[in-house]
Amino acid sequence: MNAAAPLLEVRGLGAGYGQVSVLHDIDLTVGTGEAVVVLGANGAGKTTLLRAVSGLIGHTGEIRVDGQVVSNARPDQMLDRGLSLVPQGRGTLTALDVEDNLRVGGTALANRGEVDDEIDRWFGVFPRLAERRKQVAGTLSGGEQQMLAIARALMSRPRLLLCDEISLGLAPLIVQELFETLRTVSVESGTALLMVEQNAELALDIAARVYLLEVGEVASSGTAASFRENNNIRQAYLGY
Ligand SMILES: Nc1ncnc2c1ncn2[C@@H]1O[C@H](COP(=O)(O)OP(=O)(O)OP(=O)(O)O)[C@@H](O)[C@H]1O
Repeated sequence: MNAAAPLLEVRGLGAGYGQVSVLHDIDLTVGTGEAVVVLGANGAGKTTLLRAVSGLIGHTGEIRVDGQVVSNARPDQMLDRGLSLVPQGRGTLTALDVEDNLRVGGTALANRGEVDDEIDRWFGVFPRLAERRKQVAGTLSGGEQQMLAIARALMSRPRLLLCDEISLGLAPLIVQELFETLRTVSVESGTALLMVEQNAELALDIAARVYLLEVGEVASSGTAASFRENNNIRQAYLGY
């Protein structure tokens, strides 16, 4: 591990689907424990970026973790490096109960005792899940399923949690609760966040830095504060 290197460093990344090229020459970094958000219109390539970084699709260019090149690694290899994805659409195992979903998330942990401790930890953070530990995930509310997807991704004790539009389709109060929980988890356990979000207002509250994607390219990047002060960005993404 190179202590001076960022946790995640993406250089000149390109990705797409078959003949369709979606991302072009993306440069992006996430420091240890840092919260970074990627904003962009529908179809800008935000999900594709998280898929490429987490190893779900191939890419050109370079991805480094702790300074080491891990380009085109598999998802399990990225997980071993400490990167864990909360996919868009919640991504719970709908036929399994809450507890078993968490168990699956903890398969990389050393033994059952550790898994049980970790489950207790996340039940403490998400009491609503604890109350429903034997409920089948498919019958949870949308907000509860999103909590479960986040808790499941956190079971592997990631150093970087990649979150794909966790606010999608959820009531504002639930979204606020989820963001506050994520902020607390990130600060208390030093987990870095790379979040793709449509809800720019909440995302800018939690993030230190922002990347703006437009048609598959980084159109601008900077601190969350500088984005709030930029009139064009404020009007386009915050609506005022
Ligand atoms: N499996 C796929 N096969 C072909 N094209 C795809 C596939 N998935 C996404 N795309 C295309 O890639 C482009 C970027 O999609 P992506 O989902 O990354 O955008 P996004 O910024 O996350 O959008 P949204 O905010 O609407 O979720 C879109 O034009 C989309 O149609």
